[in-house]
Amino acid sequence: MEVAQSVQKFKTFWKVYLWCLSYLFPYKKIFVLFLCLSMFSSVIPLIISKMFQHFIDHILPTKNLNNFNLLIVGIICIYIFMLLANAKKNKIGIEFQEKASRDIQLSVFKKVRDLGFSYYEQHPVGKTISLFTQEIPVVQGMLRYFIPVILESSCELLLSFIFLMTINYKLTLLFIPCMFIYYLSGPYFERKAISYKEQYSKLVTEVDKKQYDSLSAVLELRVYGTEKWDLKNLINIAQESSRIFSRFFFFMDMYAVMRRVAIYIGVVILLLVGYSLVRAGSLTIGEFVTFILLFYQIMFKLTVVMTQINKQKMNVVNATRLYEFINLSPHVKDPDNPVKLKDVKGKIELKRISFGYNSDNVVLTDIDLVINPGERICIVGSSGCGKSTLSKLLARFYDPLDGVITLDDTPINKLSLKELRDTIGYVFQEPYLFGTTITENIRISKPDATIDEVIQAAKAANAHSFITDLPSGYDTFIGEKGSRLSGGQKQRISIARVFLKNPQIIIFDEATSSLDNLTETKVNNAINTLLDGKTVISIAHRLSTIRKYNKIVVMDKGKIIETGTYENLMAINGRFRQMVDGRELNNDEV
Ligand SMILES: Nc1ncnc2c1ncn2[C@@H]1O[C@H](COP(=O)(O)OP(=O)(O)OP(=O)(O)O)[C@@H](O)[C@H]1O
Repeated sequence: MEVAQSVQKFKTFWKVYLWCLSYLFPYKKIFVLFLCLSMFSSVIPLIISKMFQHFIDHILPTKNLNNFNLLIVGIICIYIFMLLANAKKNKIGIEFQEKASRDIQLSVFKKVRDLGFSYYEQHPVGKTISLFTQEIPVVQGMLRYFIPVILESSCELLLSFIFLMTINYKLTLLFIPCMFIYYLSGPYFERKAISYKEQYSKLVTEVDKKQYDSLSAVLELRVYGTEKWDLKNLINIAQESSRIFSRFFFFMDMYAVMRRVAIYIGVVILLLVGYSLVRAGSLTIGEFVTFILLFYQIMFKLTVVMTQINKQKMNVVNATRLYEFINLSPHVKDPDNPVKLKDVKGKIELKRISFGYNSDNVVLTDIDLVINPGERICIVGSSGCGKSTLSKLLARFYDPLDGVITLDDTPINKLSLKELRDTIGYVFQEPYLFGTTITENIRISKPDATIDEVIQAAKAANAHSFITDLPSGYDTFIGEKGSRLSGGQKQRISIARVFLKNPQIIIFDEATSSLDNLTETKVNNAINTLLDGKTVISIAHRLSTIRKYNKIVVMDKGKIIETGTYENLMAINGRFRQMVDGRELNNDEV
């Protein structure tokens, strides 16, 4: 069982690691150039140490000035070459590292958008934000620092070992016991550090999520006087996360200590063995000095590579989460060969639709409904009966479990999502407003709209007068999520958006619920006159102006139980009549 788990972990590691490397692939040419320059820079210290060896073994004993001068000129030229090569290497290194880390950020951002509505409804926002604050910087760090350092240092090590083997292979083999000492306890500390790092990452995500929730619910917490309780919860998670971080740091530190111990022991052994080889005449003094110089350098590089590899393993923990996120497939997908509709008329048909957010909780059952082009229908029913869910299926925020929805007799899953959503305008009960100006907020439905078009749309939504009363009119900044506006004002901005977009089908999901009766009547009149010829689907809690709809659909427990005009439904004396008679809704609102 443990072996199978280890194999699985190993496979996951490489899968994720190669995925990270794939971000360097578009820049492979400069990456190869970078590696070549790294190799070049790595050879130079070896040449220099060979010169030192020559200096000690041949120039010092003979005191030959010409040879000495030649050596100095040679060293200066080599250093100049090294400086130039390093400058070029650093320049191109930055180029591909920055481009690759920008690419990863963009691909995560694109994924967040592709996943769509169902993802946002099922996952806490704090968790998604944590991808940007935690996981992306780690993977960017891998691309910017770890991967180039490991590759560069590995090249350098390989060349150094070959070089040392040519001087004295016995002394070179001394590196093996030194590394053995390092690895004797290293893996233990490493495993511990990785496990604490995993726990720490999860806790940081929790803290992010909690902070987001606390900020979003600041009003509710104040109203219920539970701010202290909320703060205590946050502090508890934050304290636990810093405790885990200290543990992680301790084990990382122990790991570094073992590295130093291995180097110190190595130096002592090198002196003992090297001295006996010099005495036996199988090693010159110059070679011995070269060895000592390179020993520090190589041991340092070797342990750097190993530490970086271990850090990479820890980083792959974060990268795995990003990898899993990037590989999530959206529940609602674009068709491979979308059908293009000519002149959308706006006929919608639902045939035997069933749907549930999860398989054991069916929200809609056997829904059959035809909405003709230009028809205005109103969906009513008790809270939680599935009205909004039904409207979400029309714009393919979700796909039904069973049945077909057609637009102008074409199944909507055969249309591109863009075309479908260009055809349907949606006004939500709680619209999202951006923390920018009124104009920009209205314009999001048609970014190239002129200011005149924006004003016309605002007038139609009965928003113009309150907008012009604001200090900077249409240029007024409305605060985070439109916090400086009332619920009704926000709804009117949202309605203005849909007027501006002017789609063939419009869905109002309790879009006028925050308006007072007078404003609601005005907005509904605008809907009636401006949306002439458009298909309108309205979900209503209050039954004001309901008589104006061509068809009323009454829902109960996920089913359509009555359909007809206001007069028909009143005449059949069924559920709708009960609602109108005030047993469920206020009669005077009709
Ligand atoms: N994202 C979701 N995930 C899981 N269940 C959901 C989700 N959204 C709604 N539901 C459930 O589906 C059922 C129908 O919800 P829906 O919002 O469609 O009702 P509604 O008729 O529009 O209610 P209301 O009039 O109160 O807005 C409810 O039981 C609700 O809890």
